[in-house]
Amino acid sequence: MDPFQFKNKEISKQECLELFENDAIFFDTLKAADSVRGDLCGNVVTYILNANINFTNVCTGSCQFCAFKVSKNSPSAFFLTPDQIGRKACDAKMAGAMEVCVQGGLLPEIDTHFQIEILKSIRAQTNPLGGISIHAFSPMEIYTAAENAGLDIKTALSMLKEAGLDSIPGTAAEILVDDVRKTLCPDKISADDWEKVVKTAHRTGIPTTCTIMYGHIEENKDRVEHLFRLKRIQEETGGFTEFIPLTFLHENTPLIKKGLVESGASGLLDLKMYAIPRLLFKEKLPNIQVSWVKLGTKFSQVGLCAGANDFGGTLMEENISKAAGSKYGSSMTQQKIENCIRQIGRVPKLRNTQYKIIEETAPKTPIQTF
Ligand SMILES: C[S@@+](CC[C@H](N)C(=O)[O-])C[C@H]1O[C@@H](n2cnc3c(N)ncnc32)[C@H](O)[C@@H]1O
Ligand SMILES: Nc1c(NC[C@H](O)[C@H](O)[C@H](O)CO)[nH]c(=O)[nH]c1=O
Ligand SMILES: N[C@@H](Cc1ccc(O)cc1)C(=O)O
Ligand code: SF4
Repeated sequence: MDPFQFKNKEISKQECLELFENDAIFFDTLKAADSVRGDLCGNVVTYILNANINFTNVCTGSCQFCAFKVSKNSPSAFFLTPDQIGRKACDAKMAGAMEVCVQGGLLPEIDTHFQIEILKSIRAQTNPLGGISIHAFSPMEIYTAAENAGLDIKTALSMLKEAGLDSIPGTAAEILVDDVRKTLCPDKISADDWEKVVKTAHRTGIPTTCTIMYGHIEENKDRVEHLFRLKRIQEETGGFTEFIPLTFLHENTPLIKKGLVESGASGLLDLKMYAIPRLLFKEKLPNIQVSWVKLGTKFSQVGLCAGANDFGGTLMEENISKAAGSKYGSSMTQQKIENCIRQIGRVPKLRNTQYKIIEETAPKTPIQTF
């Protein structure tokens, strides 16, 4: 099979499976994907100045890949109030961030009304400084909070939008195959419910990102199912702004402790996860992000030559990958991101959450952890 044929041809599920399975065409697949990336994005690599805010690590969930969640009585448990979250967003804004990515655990007391308190506090505290884009609450968090409040998804999303929610992180997707979810994340919403939340968000005017968390118990056929579902959703709504493959970090997770896996993905699979979606999505979903916090800067540079075109964000703070064993730090300066992109002969461009390029006028100041 010649992967270059998919530069201007749709891929069938069977062909997609072969792209995953046939390592004899591995380098051709990367090359074909890089060529599609070049046609769509030129030599530009985008990035964003953003900050993660994880408002609690207490969670009633039981995801077997998660090393972040703790129980209520754990000595490392924390729970920020809406006021504290707003203050953190202010610190992020003052450190130069344009976006906050707000995610936390699942708890009965976190309902849509509490999420609205968070949004209002961020708005009230950052508006005097010029405001910040709020990228918050995974589809799982939206679903659970709506259920806790006794609201349907559409009403909950409309209320969140009204209170200032700009976009939604497309996490909690993991692998969108219920058979895998049954073992991987038994308490998580079904693949259809994840789809329902993101499609309702898109139809309410709230864009989302989309992700895959791979390299654990899933098989190639599950990866194919997942990617085709994302493609179909995008064809129906056009609401995904970007795709972020998240490589499973295995070290401190229940999956490893229970002996259900021995490691995470191979380096080959990591690169296929940029290349194959690039060939599959083409212009329908033109932004594919490397996750430097999960893969490190060197591997991220390679990912940018295998189909990806976005470096992600400064993050400023990161707890989820760190808990799982990431050794790549929690924050990256704007300078360092730009150097990393220039080092591979590409042109760094600052973007906002919706991928509008921001032309900078002010001199760059280094972003610090806040
Ligand atoms: C930790 S959750 C926070 C939001 C919310 N609790 C939820 O699960 O939707 C955000 C995402 O981080 C990713 N994640 C968690 N643990 C990970 C790990 N060990 N390796 C890679 N990604 C991980 C998963 O894709 C998960 O959906
Ligand atoms: N890839 C990871 C991200 N990426 C998110 C982006 O930084 C940004 O929020 C998005 O592009 C929307 O503009 N964030 C993480 O916390 N961890 C990652 O691994
Ligand atoms: N911030 C990412 C989602 C994300 C968050 C935390 C992670 O560990 C990984 C991914 C998004 O925009 O969709
Ligand atoms: S991934 Fe999210 S829902 Fe699952 S245990 Fe971790 S924090 Fe809880």
